[in-house]
Amino acid sequence: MSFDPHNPFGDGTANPLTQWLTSFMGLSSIFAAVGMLSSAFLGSSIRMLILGSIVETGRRLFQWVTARMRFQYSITAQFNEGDPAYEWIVLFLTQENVWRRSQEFTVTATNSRRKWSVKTWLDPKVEGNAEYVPTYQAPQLFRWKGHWVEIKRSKEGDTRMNPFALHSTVATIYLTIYTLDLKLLSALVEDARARYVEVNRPNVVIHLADSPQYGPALIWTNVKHKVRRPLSSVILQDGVVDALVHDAKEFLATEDWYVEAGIPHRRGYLLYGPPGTGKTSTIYALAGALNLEIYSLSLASNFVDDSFLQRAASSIPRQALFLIEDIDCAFASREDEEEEYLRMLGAGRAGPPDFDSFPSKGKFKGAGGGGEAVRSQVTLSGLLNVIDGVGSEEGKLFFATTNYIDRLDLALLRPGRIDMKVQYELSTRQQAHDLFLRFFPESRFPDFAAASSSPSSTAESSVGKDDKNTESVDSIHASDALEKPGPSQEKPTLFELAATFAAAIPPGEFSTAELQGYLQSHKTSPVGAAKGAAAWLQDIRDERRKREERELARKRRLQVLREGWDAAKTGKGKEMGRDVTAPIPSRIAVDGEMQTHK
Ligand SMILES: Nc1ncnc2c1ncn2[C@@H]1O[C@H](COP(=O)(O)OP(=O)(O)OP(=O)(O)O)[C@@H](O)[C@H]1O
Repeated sequence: MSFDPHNPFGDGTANPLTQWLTSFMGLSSIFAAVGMLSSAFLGSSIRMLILGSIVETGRRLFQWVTARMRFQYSITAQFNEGDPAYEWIVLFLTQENVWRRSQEFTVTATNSRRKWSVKTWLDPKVEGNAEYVPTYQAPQLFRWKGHWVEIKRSKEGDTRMNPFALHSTVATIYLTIYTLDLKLLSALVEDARARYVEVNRPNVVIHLADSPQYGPALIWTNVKHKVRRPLSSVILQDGVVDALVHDAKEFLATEDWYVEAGIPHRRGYLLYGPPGTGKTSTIYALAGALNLEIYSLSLASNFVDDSFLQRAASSIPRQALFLIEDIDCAFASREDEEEEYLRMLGAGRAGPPDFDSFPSKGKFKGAGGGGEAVRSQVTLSGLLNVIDGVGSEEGKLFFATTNYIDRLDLALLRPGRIDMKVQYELSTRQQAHDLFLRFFPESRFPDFAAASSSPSSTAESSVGKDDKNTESVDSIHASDALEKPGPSQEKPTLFELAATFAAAIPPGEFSTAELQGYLQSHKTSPVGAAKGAAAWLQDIRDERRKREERELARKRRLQVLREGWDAAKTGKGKEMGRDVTAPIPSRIAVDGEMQTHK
């Protein structure tokens, strides 16, 4: 008989003790197994832990060593957006194709000439309509002249400079060269600058301060590239452009003389005259000829105040051209002051005026509706400080333009601030003639065979020179040129057509821009342009007469308003200081229309 230890009673049923023992022994074996397992797991965990610690320590050690190495064997430079050097380095990196492995892009359709977008289209001859600008956040490594260079770009909210402008951003490029030789950094920067100059050789670079940015590096962020315009394309009276170029060149070449004489190396030019006569065009062409970049701002912008102007001027690099357009905005005329105050009255935003105590400048800026005289927040002393300060850095040409020289304070016009004044006038016949020939060159219109004489000699012979009021066109009359063919040709020559056109344009009545606008509308037909000039002239005169009538009516209404308030001031008026005997306009609209209430 065998003894079954699990069934000592032999009845085939396990007693509770046995069951308990059995289950206890089962559990304990499970525990034992688990224990064995867990001790194995613990052991391997500890091993893993130790291994991990060693790896982590090694990693940190490696980082520490590389950081020390990097610190000791590398040079890092920072380039901030808004600084000219930032543009150089951007172009350099694009040419080096550093960002080719980028995987994140900002796609933009703005016509930025900043060529650091990546070519994503297959056909290299096809220019895409959008720019694919990598976000550039990941560091990129590349070789330059046998050295490793690392580049990283950040773009963060620039709360350092302006805690209130949450959306203001400034991009920074960090460039690290793995070398001990500091000269390599300057060599790289010079390389970048030389490439920038080369790429922009056909262009004039214009930096605009046209948004209310904060911080010195953020002012000139809008950069435009205009195709360089030859000086000869600006048609002025003889000698004007040459005199300007000569003066500016001499100034730039004589820095030593200025230093020795203790005179600030600066030169100020004022170009003044009616709109559309070529002031800005002259400056752009001049900057191109002298290889200078333009830094241009308008005092009319509502965010330009003394402090902005100061920061803008002081962040212009040396050897640059600083341009202030419409400088008269800082000098409001008394007429404008009165007019604007009257607008405020019309809108019910002011009490009775005291015309005798008008402030000297733009106190009422922005108070009226749209269309009020543009007035600057810049003060005269702020402006003079900046112009004087321009001389504290070498080689700056300062240019200002205005349509109203009489509004400018004499303090601004004194030599030392404005050294050369150039007057622009409405087009002479000679200018009209030359403009015509520029629009219709022989190369584009070979059918109109040219006369053998040179353009200038022909122009001079057919149109009286310099005497804009007595110019005669004896040699050719409009109908002559158009109806009688030339001696040996079927068609009139371009010079004959130019003379016909010039003969139809009364001197001193149209700006060159107006003539250009007219010629553009006939750009494929020199005969049409010459023929249609007289009719166009009549249309423009009619239009101007109507405009003058509207302006006169507007001035009359303002005069009535003023007289009403004057009467109220001297005690004739009744309640609320208003002279109720005269109708007082409640609102004067921009176009001169007004509603009155009685
Ligand atoms: N003398 C000129 N020669 C050639 N083009 C001219 C001349 N004057 C004006 N233009 C043309 O007219 C347009 C406006 O010219 P520009 O801006 O230089 O005039 P402006 O005198 O500066 O005017 P504003 O006083 O309104 O600023 C340009 O397209 C320019 O090419």
